[in-house]
Order: sequence, then structure tokens, then C-alpha cells
Amino acid sequence: MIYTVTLNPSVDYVMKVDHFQLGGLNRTSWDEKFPGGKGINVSRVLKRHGVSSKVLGFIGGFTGDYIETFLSEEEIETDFVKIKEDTRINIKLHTDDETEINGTGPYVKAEEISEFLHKLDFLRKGDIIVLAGSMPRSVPLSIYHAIIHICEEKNVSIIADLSGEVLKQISPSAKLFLMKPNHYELGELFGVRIQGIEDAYIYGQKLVEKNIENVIVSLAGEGALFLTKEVSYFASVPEGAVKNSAGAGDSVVAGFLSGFVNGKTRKEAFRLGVASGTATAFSIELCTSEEATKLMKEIKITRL
Ligand SMILES: Nc1ncnc2c1ncn2[C@@H]1O[C@H](COP(=O)(O)OP(=O)(O)O)[C@@H](O)[C@H]1O
Ligand SMILES: O=P(O)(O)OC[C@H]1O[C@](O)(COP(=O)(O)O)[C@@H](O)[C@@H]1O
Repeated sequence: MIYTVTLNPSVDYVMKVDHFQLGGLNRTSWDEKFPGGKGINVSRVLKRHGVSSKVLGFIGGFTGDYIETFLSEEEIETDFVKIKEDTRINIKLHTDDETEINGTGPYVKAEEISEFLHKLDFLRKGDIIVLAGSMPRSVPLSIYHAIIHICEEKNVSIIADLSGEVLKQISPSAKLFLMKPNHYELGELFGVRIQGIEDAYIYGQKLVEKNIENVIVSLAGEGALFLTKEVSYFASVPEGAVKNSAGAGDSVVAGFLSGFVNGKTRKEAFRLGVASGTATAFSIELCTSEEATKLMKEIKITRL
């Protein structure tokens, strides 16, 4: 079974504002709401690729109800810990640029954190867990150490799509099946600025040396790198009109994972991951399986 963990889900409020004026009254020319949060996006794209998973995390209030209903309508299984405060709303503002404002998230009580950790009792050998996204401020970093400890004891494979301090804390010691930083997160991890594919390769290799089995470094419109001890690939992506890149990275993780569990080679799983990421960037919502499959032939993979 695949589990995705989103400790800090969100309602993503995507809005388009023409002629945006900072400090003025602006009106949207288009707006839409979607459930968000990285693990949730991974589960939604997995489902579109025909792979089932269960969504875990903290959820609360009217925003939490919206997310649960939305996921249940898409026939995605959830097992959230219900918390008292509202799940956050993240703003995705489309002007000439894409600007994101992500909320800090609700207050989560100590007993709600314990309830979450107890839920992990059902993990079994061979399961895969995807740990993705930020944490509400009230949740201590130690929750990830606890989750990783449980997974290691139970022989559960861990995929990490984390950033900032969390990533810094867990990556030196955790045995991970897959890690997918974007170039910015990779740079943050090593205290450097990643400028281009060569830098991404150098620092991505450092993660492979730390015993991370598969590393994907995504570089937005520049493509992505796939690095392992045995082999490394670069995938180029086609040019196209970016409609909404929120969820593109999550789609890379979901595409790779669906390819992997369906028995594709790692190279082809990587291709499906990158195609899924680009298909999501080129659409308003997360990609469909058809959109990703259609792009597969345009993803050129080079062995490094
Ligand atoms: N401008 C773009 N053109 C084509 N593909 C894109 C573009 N931006 C993102 N993607 C696709 O989405 C993937 C993830 O994007 P990236 O921005 O690196 O990750 P994240 O969403 O985690 O920040 C890229 O590897 C690529 O496949
Ligand atoms: O937990 P964080 O880091 O605040 O990120 C949450 C945001 O990330 C997203 O999951 C999108 O992530 P990616 O663009 O990295 O794939 C949004 O749906 C959500 O608003």
C-alpha cells in the first residue's frame, strides 16, 4: 500500500489578475479552488495513473471538510486526524508572473500529534510512504524523526519531498528510497545557489553518496536530473505555455512512483514523472494520465 503524508494540507486558491496593482483594489478575471498540499497532490496524480493510495495528515474546519469531500468524490481514501483549527488557504496569484503565498497552517495539539503517530501502526513491510510538504508551526520537527524511525523498523520505503529545515534535519541520516528536491531546495540544503544543470548534478550526487537510493532534482522549465549510484540521466522538457505550475513537482513524484510500482524501468518511470510534471505545469489543474502519456515522447532522456 502507498501512503501519502500531508501534515499541512491547503485549499489552493488559484486566481488570475490582469494588470495587477500592488496596494490597489484588484479583481480576478478567473479564479478556482483546489485541494492542495504536496502529499494530497501526489495521491491525486497517482489515482489518475490508476494507482491507489491512502492520504494521511491533519485536517480541520470548513477548509478541511472541503478537501475531504473533494478527495472522496475522486475516490481517494483518506485517514486524517481531525484537528480543531481550520486547514490553511494558499494563494496562487497569476499576473505576468506566478506568485505564491502559503499559510503557516493551524495549531495542532500534542494529543493530535500522538493520534497521528498511532495511526502508523498499520504500516506493513513493503509499504511505501510519501512524506511531503511543510509542517504547521506548532508541530515539532521531531515528528519526522518519529515517522522515519517507525518506517525503518517496519521496512517501509520512504519518499521525501520536503524543504527547508525539515529536509536539513532528516537527510543526513535517513535511508530514503526517493528524494525530489527542486533546484532551490537542493541549494538550500547545502547553503549554496544552484545555477544550472551542472551544479544540480554535483549537489544531487552528494545526496546519492548519503545513501539515498534515487534522487530526482527538478529544474522547472530546464528539465530534471535522475541520479543513482549506478546510473544518472538528464531529462529535457518541451517548451510550452505554463498555466499553473503548482503541483508540478508533486506530479513528478507521482509519475515516477506509478511507473515504479507498475514495473517500469527506473529510466521509464523517470520519463513518466517528468512528463507528469510538465503536463501539470501546462494545465490549470493537476495533469490527467492522458496528458502525461501524450508528452512522454517529447521528454528526451540522456545518460550522463
Ligand atoms: N516552465 C516549464 N516548462 C516545462 N515543464 C515544467 C516547467 N515548470 C515545471 N515543469 C515541470 O515540472 C517539474 C517540476 O517543476 P519544479 O518547478 O522544478 O518543481 P516544484 O514544483 O517542486 O518546485 C519539472 O521537472 C518539469 O518537468
Ligand atoms: O507545504 P508547502 O511547502 O507550504 O507547500 C504547499 C503547496 O505546495 C503544493 O502542494 C504544490 O507543490 P509543488 O508545486 O512543489 O508540486 C500546493 O498544492 C500547496 O499549496
